[in-house]
Amino acid sequence: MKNENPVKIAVANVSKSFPDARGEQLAVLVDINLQIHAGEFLCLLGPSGCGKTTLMNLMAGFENPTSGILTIDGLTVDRPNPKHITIFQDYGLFPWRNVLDNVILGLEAKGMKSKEARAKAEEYLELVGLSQFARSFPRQLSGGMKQRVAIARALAVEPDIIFMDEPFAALDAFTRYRLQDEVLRIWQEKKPTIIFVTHDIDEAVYLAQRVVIMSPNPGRISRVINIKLQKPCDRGDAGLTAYRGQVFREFELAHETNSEYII
Ligand SMILES: Nc1ncnc2c1ncn2[C@@H]1O[C@H](COP(=O)(O)OP(=O)(O)OP(=O)(O)O)[C@@H](O)[C@H]1O
Repeated sequence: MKNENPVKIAVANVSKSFPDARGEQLAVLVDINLQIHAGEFLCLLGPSGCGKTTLMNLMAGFENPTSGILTIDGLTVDRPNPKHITIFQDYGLFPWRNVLDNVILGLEAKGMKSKEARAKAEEYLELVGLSQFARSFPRQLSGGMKQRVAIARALAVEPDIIFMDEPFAALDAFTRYRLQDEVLRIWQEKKPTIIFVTHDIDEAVYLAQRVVIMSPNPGRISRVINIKLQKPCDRGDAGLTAYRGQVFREFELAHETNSEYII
């Protein structure tokens, strides 16, 4: 299925090297080409060290490529842009500010008047189901709740792109499932472009419309898989299981027996 939306992020012939411990250049990403459409939910999936975070950091403007070019809306990315938001695994909340004030912070930084910022922050806390905890402090919340505050804070500024770097990796499975559903629901409601880094195959196929599979040494894209399923779908959906098998096979983790996968 062809995506009719305009290209939002274009990565063209991008390579990235870092100096290693001996000062020699280590190729971390080689010849990456990728186009991401407006409103798309895309996962970067691969084993540790394959360069997922580096690729996301290049798109977000936290790093510059060694060669090649990245553009967003046709403009070269050379620094972070406040219109795009990054959500990290460690939540990034300010412990001395309560939940509401943490969400307000991003809005005030954008120059929004405090009354308006407060109303907007309340709206987004409601969206992630945390209205009752507006006056709580981060230390009083579970990991999942903290990540929901971080999501509310990110969404409240209504970014057109959200970069998420393994945002649920530190959470227990039940909380992770719930937040995956919440992110899908919010994505469908607000339609930002989402770039989601994960090394969890189930998470990637459940969330993404396209899964970009990366392999290491040096980091490159080994395959892009279109997930042609309604989102969200049942976690036991046969189509989802088939895609999961396809991705596992891509990583050569699956053992085929009578055309079924044992994982
Ligand atoms: N600033 C840096 N300086 C030197 N090397 C770096 C730097 N950033 C990343 N690297 C190296 O680049 C490689 C890819 O790292 P990156 O964090 O992008 O991988 P990843 O796929 O996101 O891994 P993980 O899933 O473990 O987070 C690693 O070998 C890492 O050591």
